[in-house]
Amino acid sequence: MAEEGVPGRIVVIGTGLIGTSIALAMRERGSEVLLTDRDAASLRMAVELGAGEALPDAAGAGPADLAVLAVPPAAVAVTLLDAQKRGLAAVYTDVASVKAQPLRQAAELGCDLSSFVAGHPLAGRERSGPAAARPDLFLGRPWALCPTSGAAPEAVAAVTALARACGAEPVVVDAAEHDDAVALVSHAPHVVSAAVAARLTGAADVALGLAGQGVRDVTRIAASDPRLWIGILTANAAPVADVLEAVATDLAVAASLLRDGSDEAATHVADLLLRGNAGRSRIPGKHGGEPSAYAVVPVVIPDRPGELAMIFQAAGIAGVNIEDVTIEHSPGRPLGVLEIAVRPEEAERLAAELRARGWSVPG
Ligand SMILES: NC(=O)C1=CN([C@@H]2O[C@H](COP(=O)(O)OP(=O)(O)OC[C@H]3O[C@@H](n4cnc5c(N)ncnc54)[C@H](O)[C@@H]3O)[C@@H](O)[C@H]2O)C=CC1
Ligand SMILES: O=C(O)C(=O)Cc1ccc(O)cc1
Repeated sequence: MAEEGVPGRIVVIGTGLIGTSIALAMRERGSEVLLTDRDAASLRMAVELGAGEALPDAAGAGPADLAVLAVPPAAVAVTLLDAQKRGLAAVYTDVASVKAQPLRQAAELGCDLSSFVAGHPLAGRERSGPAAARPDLFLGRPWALCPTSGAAPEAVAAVTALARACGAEPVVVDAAEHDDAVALVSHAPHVVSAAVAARLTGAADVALGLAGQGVRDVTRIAASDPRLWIGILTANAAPVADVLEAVATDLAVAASLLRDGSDEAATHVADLLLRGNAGRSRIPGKHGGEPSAYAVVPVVIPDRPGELAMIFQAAGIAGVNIEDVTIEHSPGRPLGVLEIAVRPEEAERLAAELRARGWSVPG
C-alpha cells in the first residue's frame, strides 16, 4: 500500500535514468509501478532492478492515478497524446529538461491539457539508461512544475505529491521562465563543458597525466549522452544561444587581454575572475538554502580496502557531521587526498582526531 498522499498506482513511460529513478523512489513509498519503454532491453533491465512490472497490453485494472512521461523532449507531446488516447491514467506529467516547446506541441496535437502538468526534476547524472538509476536521485532537489492555466487543481496536486514522494521540493514556475532559467544554469553550462572537454581530444599524454580535479569538475557533464542533449539544446535553442553568446564575449575579451600582456590588461582579466567568484557564491547550498561556507579538511589516504570507512568512523567518534566529500586521486600513485567538507567550527576537532589516529592531515 502506498503511503498517505502518495499516488497508489503510477505508469512510467520511458525506463531510462529518470523514469527508472522515479519508479524506484515510488516503489520505496509503496506505490504500484507499471513500466513501459519502446526499447525492450531498457524495460527488461528496469523490471530486473525492481522498479516495477511491465505494463500489460490490455487495459487491466483501469487508469492509473498518474502517468510519468520520462522520454526525450521531442517525444513528450506524441507520447502524451498516445497515453491519453489509451486512457492510461487520470493525470499525466513529464520530466523533460525543456518545457515551452513540448507544451506548445501538446496543444497543437490536441492533447487534454487539463490533466497534464509539465514537470522537470532538477536532478540527474551524466549517465543514461536504467542501470544508472537511483531511488535517492531527487532527494532535496528542486522539481519544477509548469501547470498551464487550464490545468485541473487535482492534477497539480497529484504531480506535486509525486515530486514530494520522490523527496524533491516542488517549485511552480512559468514554462518560458523555466526555460530561460535552465538555459543559464544547466543547458549553456553543458555546452561550455563539452567545448572544454573537446579541447582534450588532441591532448598529449603528458597533459592528460597532469589533469587535476578542476578539469574533471568542469568536464563531468561532458560525458553525457549527445543524442539526449542535442534534443534538449535544440528544443531550448534561443535562450541557450543568448547565454552562450554572453559567455563567448567574456572568453574572447579575456583571450585578447591575455595576448595584450600589460598589467592593465591583467587587471581586467582579474575582473572576470572576481565576477566568477561572485556568481559561484550565489549557487545555493546542498539543500537549496543559502550558499554554504564549509571548511575543507584534507586527508592523505593510502589506496587500500577499508580506509574510507575508518575515516568516516573517526569523524563519527569525534562527533563531526560530514557535509560532503571529494577524492582527489594521484595519477599512478597508490594514494589520494580525501577532502572532507565540515562546518568551520568542527574542522580543527576532526583534523586533530584524524592526526591522533595516524592519518596525515596537511595544514
Ligand atoms: N539525464 C538527466 O540528467 C536528466 C534528464 N531529464 C529529462 O528526462 C527525460 C529522460 O532522460 P533520461 O532518463 O536521462 O534519458 P534515457 O536515455 O536514460 O532514457 C530515455 C528512455 O526513453 C525511452 N524512449 C524514448 N522515446 C520513447 C518513446 N517514444 N516511448 C517510450 N520510450 C521512449 C528510451 O528508450 C529510453 O529508455 C528527458 O526528457 C530529459 O530531458 C530531466 C532531468 C535530468
Ligand atoms: O549531472 C548533473 O549534475 C546535472 O545537472 C544533470 C541534469 C541534466 C539535465 C537536467 O535537465 C537536469 C539535471
